[in-house]
Amino acid sequence: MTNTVNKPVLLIVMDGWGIGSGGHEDAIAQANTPVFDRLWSGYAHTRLFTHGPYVGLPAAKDMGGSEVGHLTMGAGMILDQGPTRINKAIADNSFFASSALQQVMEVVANGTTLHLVGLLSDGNIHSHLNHFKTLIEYAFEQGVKRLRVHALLDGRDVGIQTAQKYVCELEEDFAYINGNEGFDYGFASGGGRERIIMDRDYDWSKVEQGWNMMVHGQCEQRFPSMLAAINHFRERQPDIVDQDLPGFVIVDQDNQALGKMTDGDAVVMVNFRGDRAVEITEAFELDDFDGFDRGDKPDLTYAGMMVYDEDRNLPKLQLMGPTKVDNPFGKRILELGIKQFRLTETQKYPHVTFFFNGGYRQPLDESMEDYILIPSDKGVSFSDAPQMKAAEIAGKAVELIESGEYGFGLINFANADMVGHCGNMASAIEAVEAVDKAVGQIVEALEQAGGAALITADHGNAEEMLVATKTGHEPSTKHSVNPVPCILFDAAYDGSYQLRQPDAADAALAVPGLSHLAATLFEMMGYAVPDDLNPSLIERP
Ligand SMILES: O=C(O)[C@H](O)COP(=O)(O)O
Ligand SMILES: [Mn+2]
Ligand SMILES: [Mn+2]
Repeated sequence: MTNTVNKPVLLIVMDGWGIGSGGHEDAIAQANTPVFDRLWSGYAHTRLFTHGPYVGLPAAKDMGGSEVGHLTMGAGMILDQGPTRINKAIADNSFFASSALQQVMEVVANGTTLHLVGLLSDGNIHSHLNHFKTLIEYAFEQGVKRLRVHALLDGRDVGIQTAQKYVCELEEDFAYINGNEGFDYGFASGGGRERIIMDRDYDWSKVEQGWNMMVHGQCEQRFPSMLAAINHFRERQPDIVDQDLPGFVIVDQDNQALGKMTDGDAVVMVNFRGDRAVEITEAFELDDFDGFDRGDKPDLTYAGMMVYDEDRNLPKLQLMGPTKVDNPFGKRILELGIKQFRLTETQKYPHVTFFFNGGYRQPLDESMEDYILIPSDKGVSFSDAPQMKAAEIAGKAVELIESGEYGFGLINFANADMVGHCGNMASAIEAVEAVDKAVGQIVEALEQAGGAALITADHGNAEEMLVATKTGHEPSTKHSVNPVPCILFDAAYDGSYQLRQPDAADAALAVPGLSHLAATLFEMMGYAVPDDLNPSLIERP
């Protein structure tokens, strides 16, 4: 590997492609992957850790996700991620001192309602139940009399039918608080995260439905309680995954919605991750919003757990400051004069842009950075279209490689992850095979161009399509904590180097992980590795 500034070096992320047991739950082992098998056996490779301490998450067993994975790859070091920072701020009380939270508390001090909106689970990918509990307990201590929770139900970052567990935990808190004179806390609305609000493909109908439920109390599905709603839908469709539960509102005996939003109320979006929180935030915050007709929009104070769009500073009120990456990979290579591209389909667009950039969405220099987005299929379940846009992405990648213009490119293939989240084994196998084929085309073009690529994943998913339950197995729709493959494909590979292997005795910083990829890429491109990065994985005898 000599200086390859005019030879392309790529980072190819096969989202959700982990190394599993090889057993009956492993869609990757069951798929036919001739390209991957050839690369794994013919080139330097290792296994990377993508969860817990290896990516700056709070607990040893916290699964990785796309945000933390891409942020860590781009940072080239392990940084405290959003949930870690929030937990530390709660522990040292600085969380409660933020001017955003104080403004929210002032607004509701004289009797208006505090609404909490967010993903109700402990998946720790977009949100955490403890953050709901912390805000509820704090509101109670501060004497806030009326609080409503608008709960997005998960089943995608946690077990497929676990919503009732989280609902019951909050119901217990509400029962305790409501035992005090004058307090009125409870749920106001709910629905599966794939059906309402947490869209990331500008399918405004999903956001609109959630808006009408939460803000106006409008929805045909009306129930006296969360559990009544969940049980109703499960009776009709016993295998329905929580993420797909239709939206509903909670009503009183007169069929009146219990938690409409009215002038003077405050709303806190509890999710910390931005990609699926930004659309509803636009609806709450933008004066010139045109996604859908918001009806009579009440005068509300809106705050988010964190920043969801740094370029536009959305939302205006943020309970926590952003996770700062001072010198992300894309910016560093820009300063070296290396032209770069980012390429994926809509579902993973935030991943290759603002997650990898540690904040910014738009190119810093449009003449040196091309961010290419291929529209994802809309209105279909990805389990019915598991090939997604893999072929189109590969075609575009080949064109970009052949242009000879780029020194670096980041590509994300969504299939193994997005189809993995559907919990359907046959579809996941097809998804994996589509990625394998697409990677094969890119590798062929790199071979012609004399380029190189790190072929890896941000976390596992499709290699664990079933999980054990007390009585057997059930589909798994979430990420895994398995390691992921990392292959250094190099057209000029002569066997003279290897990639560092995981060693049980290593401390977290030394275990091969996503934080080592930036330095590895620098070495592949023939540049000195900046001192502040976690070291390259390339080992020469
Ligand atoms: O948002 C999602 O689809 C899942 O919660 C996490 O998946 P991702 O981290 O791979 O995007
Ligand atoms: Mn991912
Ligand atoms: Mn995922």
